[in-house]
Amino acid sequence: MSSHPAITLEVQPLSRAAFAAFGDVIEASDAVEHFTINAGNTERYHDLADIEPGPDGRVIVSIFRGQARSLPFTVNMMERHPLASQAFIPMSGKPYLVVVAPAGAAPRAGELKVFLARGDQGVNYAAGVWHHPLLALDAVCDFIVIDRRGPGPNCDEVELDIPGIIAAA
Ligand SMILES: NC(=O)N[C@@H](O)C(=O)O
Ligand code: NI
Repeated sequence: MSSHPAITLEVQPLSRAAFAAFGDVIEASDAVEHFTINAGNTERYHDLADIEPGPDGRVIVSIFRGQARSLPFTVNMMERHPLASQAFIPMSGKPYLVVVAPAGAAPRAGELKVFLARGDQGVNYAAGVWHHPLLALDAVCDFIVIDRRGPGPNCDEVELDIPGIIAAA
């Protein structure tokens, strides 16, 4: 564990534009391609995320049941999936936190971006993007997770040199 003092991390609302460097936001909005189907009954928000299973991988769908994290929360590690993307789509309709850093070298606390996602927004981390494991808030929450099943290691973890504190959402 670092002997350096932790830094306080700013929390910003999740938006497609702000998250674009890290992957996709999965939401029904007028900003994405959408069209009416089913004889007018249904609006299709189309092709929202680049799901990448990676070499010899298969796309799988799972459910993660996350325990609520309490705030203030200390971010002292990050992980990445170098081979494939990973998407989280909330099923419980509650907000959650998303912590990311650019793909590449191990992240430093000052590079972390923290987003507060609404309960109707999902995220898809592009392959290699550093992120913190699931950060559900308020209650136990279920998420549909779309990621890879296949050969080879696909989860690198790193301890942060300086912890980051999420004081409040
Ligand atoms: N380990 C695992 O499947 N979960 C993490 O990848 C995560 O991002 O929550
Ligand atoms: Ni992950």
